[in-house]
Amino acid sequence: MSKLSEDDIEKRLLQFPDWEYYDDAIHAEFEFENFKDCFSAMSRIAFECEALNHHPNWFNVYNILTISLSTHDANGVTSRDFKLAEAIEAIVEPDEE
Ligand SMILES: C[C@H](O)[C@H](O)[C@H]1CNC2=NC(N)=NC(=O)C2=N1
Repeated sequence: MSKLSEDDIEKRLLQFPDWEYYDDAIHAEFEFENFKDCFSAMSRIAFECEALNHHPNWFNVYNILTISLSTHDANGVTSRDFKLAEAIEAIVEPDEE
């Protein structure tokens, strides 16, 4: 899977307003009502990760979830990261397209 160019990443990010690109990865932060809702989303995301065989660097404090996605082999961002970001969005923002 080849690394996407910065231009390509920025173009794709127009569809992902929660996400930004820096340090060779795409990053987002989500806030939930409480820890239970946050951890529930993390559990659902974990199943998607297993299905896609692609896994986030993530960090949780109480109701905040911070996620970074990159593709290790490519040393940067590939379409696999956007596929997982799309699955994550469907879980955390189910009402948005
Ligand atoms: C062998 C296996 O395909 C790789 O280690 C997968 C697993 N999950 C992964 N997750 C992420 N975020 N990037 C990867 O490059 C990656 N590689």
